[in-house]
Amino acid sequence: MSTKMNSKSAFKSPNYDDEVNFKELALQDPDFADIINRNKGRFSFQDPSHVMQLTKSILKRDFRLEMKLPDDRLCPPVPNRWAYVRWIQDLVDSTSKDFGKTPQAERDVIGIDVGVGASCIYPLLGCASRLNWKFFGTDIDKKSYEYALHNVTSNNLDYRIHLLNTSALHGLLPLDALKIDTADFTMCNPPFFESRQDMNAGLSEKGKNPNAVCTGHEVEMITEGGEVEYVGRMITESHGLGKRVQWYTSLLGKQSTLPVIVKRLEELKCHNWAVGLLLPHATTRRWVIGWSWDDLRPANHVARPAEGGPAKELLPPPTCYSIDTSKQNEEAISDVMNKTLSILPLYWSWNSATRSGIGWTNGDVWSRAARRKRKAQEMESKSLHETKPSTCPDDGTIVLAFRVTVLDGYAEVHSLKGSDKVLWESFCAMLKRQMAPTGGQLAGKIETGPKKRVQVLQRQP
Ligand SMILES: C[S@@+](CC[C@H](N)C(=O)[O-])C[C@H]1O[C@@H](n2cnc3c(N)ncnc32)[C@H](O)[C@@H]1O
Repeated sequence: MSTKMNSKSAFKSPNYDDEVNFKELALQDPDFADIINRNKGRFSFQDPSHVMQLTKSILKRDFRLEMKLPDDRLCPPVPNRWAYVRWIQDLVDSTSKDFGKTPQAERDVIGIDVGVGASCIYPLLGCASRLNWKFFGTDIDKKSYEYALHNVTSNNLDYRIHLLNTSALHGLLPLDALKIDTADFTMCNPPFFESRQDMNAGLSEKGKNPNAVCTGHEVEMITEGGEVEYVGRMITESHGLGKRVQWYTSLLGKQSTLPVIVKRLEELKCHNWAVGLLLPHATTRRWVIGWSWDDLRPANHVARPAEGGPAKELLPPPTCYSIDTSKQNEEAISDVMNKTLSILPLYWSWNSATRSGIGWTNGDVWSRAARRKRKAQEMESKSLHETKPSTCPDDGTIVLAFRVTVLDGYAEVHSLKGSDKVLWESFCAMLKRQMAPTGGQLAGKIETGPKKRVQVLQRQP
């Protein structure tokens, strides 16, 4: 079977929560079996040729990708790189401009990978898993750039991945040099360390776990000021580019970098950011951060790690609230929800089959003050409710967009757009009063666990 990309074949997302089963992989891939057999049936994480074959065999089996790598550049571990791509997919999927109307697999998405490396791993994984994704990639290192070009061509992806052998003069986000106006996201695995000494300390710390062998060259591992400065520069450049890119993201090698980056974003008044923890059960923990100068809000589980997350003050406000409706039946709740939102002068579209709806508004239209004002104006005919545009206007007039879903025992309210925290909380509180009319106050409480990655509105005694 050819391992080249076949545009028609269905892609099944691999799950690397459990460790890779070497026996199974050896049965599936003769090259992997060969390398293990030559070492008395044992795999060695300390042997670069074993680690390289592992990467190649997983890429071939799970993504139908081929890869050629030099001995003196990073050999990317697939589970970690795939976890970052999956996080980006969730980030981009949950913040589409049409609120998910176009099926994600059909959406045209453009990504930029800063520092593709010899492997070009992120663009390859992105294109292998999403047929309508395209990538631009840069690298400052000529050798990595040339290997990356080879890997793109050998997988027949030249028409979807464009590479630039960049220079420091171009900055880290060279949209103009790449000749692109806009992109959906940028991603980056930056050089983590600021000096050789810092790198040796970092690698000897990492050497305590079995995934230790590192074939990275200094250009891949070291940068002036380390990743803090590198990502800091990216934030400064992104501030200038603004909404030309919807999401700017980066992997972080050190947890200590996260507070510095979040502080920098807050200083620049960035209200929309997301923090992810890749492979939370892996021995080497890696963080990802994404920020946007736009106000499309990501799903809660993408923006706030469900388990093992950092201190709460480093996380963005929750984008999902759950209202306990366990005392009432689903049909009655759906009815109240739909009626409540239908009579307000906001855009509202309800799907009774899925018991969910989408709405948006250009301001507070539910508070007592808003109702009084409206009455005085005798329900102006130009209200959004009456015009009912079918797509959310992108002219800055919409200050809150939301999705509501009625489920078994609870209703979920998702913020889809908007940066006004007070307005969002007031909207959730209004819904809560309607769904659970016996009263009570808003008291946010984060609950973890699969179904509870949401902020719960609890009634105060
Ligand atoms: C840690 S490696 C990541 C490689 C690959 N993306 C991966 O995850 O395996 C960092 C890469 O960034 C590249 N790089 C360093 N400075 C850069 C710059 N200013 N612009 C573009 N690439 C740069 C390095 O040459 C290196 O290939």
